[in-house]
Amino acid sequence: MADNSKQVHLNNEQNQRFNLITRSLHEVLGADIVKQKISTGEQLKCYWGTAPTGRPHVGYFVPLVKIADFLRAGVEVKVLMADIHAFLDNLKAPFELVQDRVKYYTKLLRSIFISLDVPVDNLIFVVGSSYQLTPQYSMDSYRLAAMTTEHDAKKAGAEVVKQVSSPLLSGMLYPGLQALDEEHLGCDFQFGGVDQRKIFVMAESLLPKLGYAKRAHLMNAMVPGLAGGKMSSSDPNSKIDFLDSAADVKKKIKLAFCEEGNVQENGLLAFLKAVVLPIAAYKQLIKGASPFAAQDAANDFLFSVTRPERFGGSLHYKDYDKIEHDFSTKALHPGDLKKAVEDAINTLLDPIRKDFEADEEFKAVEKAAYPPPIDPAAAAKEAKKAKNEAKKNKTKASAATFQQQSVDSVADQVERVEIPKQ
Ligand SMILES: N[C@@H](Cc1ccc(O)cc1)C(=O)O
Repeated sequence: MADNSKQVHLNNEQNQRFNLITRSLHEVLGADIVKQKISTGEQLKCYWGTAPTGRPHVGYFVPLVKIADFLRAGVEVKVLMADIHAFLDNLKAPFELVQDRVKYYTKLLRSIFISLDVPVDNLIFVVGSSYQLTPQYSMDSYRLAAMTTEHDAKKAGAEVVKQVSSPLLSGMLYPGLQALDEEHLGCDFQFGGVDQRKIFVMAESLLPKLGYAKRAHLMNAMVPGLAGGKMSSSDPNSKIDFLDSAADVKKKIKLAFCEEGNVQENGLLAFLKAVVLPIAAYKQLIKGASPFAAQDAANDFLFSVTRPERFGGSLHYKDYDKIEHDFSTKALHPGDLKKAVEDAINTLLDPIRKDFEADEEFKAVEKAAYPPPIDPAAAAKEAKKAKNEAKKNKTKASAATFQQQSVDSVADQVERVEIPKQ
């Protein structure tokens, strides 16, 4: 994309920092803003926001691995828990429930960062409502409302805000308020998925109109679901939850579309490329070995597919391209790929599951954030059981009361219960 700002020259070391910050991204808008900050040696600051609505799935690994790069490059990273945004997005959840989800997201994200060996002490967690209710923020939101047309607001939110037949005003405020967050969180760039692009573009034109600096925007690609094609929130089998058991993972991987030789529509390959290999490279860098490669090969390779000798023996990989190549030439069979990805996902999830199991607060927070859905049939069964239980207890209690009385009178009671009415 054309950038009109003047060229900034960086020395070697500064260039390396810039490359680490921007590598493996889908798109960068306003690269010169980042370069400028690097060249002056000032502290570079960014933020990544998430609206705590549905349960996070393993696709969240993508932005989190990138955040590891930012931290290594010495960028200050804020993680925004956008609670008010979660509420504004068609009331995906009532505000009280969103508060429980903020707690769950915070616990979970910390646990994931720790599992990735990303130093959590260098991250700043911010809850949106902690600053979005101040007079200054409120006045800014009125100012932006006075300079944003309905058309532009709808367009900006089209890929992020849930699209409904009677759009609410709240959903139209959402993109502008996300733009405002850049100013109020004091960042140099905002990081997010490429699905945020329209909001980012709006922010670039809106902030200068409000008298604030235009920020840069760094975007990661979206990962498709395991089912292949677009990630579908309505299909739970296309998504793996961070707390899914090994059996759940097995089931979902088994169901994943993975056609021999087809590398175009393959959620497993996409996941390897966007999540497993970057994490493998990061771990190899800081720990000296990849957790996804066979033990005797982990220092040199990032990923292994274990196969018996009679099927050609194990395969070891240093990069994604070779995996894709082997799959396309059918040297790597879907069954073997599935097993290797299943193992990799379990390796990724194990420390998080353990953390969850060992932490009572984490469990309570999860339950409050995602109470089990009320199934009318199950609820009726439950109520009937409770009623019977109460009846039994009542009979027991009555029996206890009557125990001083004659055996006859107790027998009477039982008889009355047992004889059906004509
Ligand atoms: N729009 C982001 C959440 C978000 C909200 C506010 C922000 O300032 C930043 C990000 C999402 O889709 O999850």
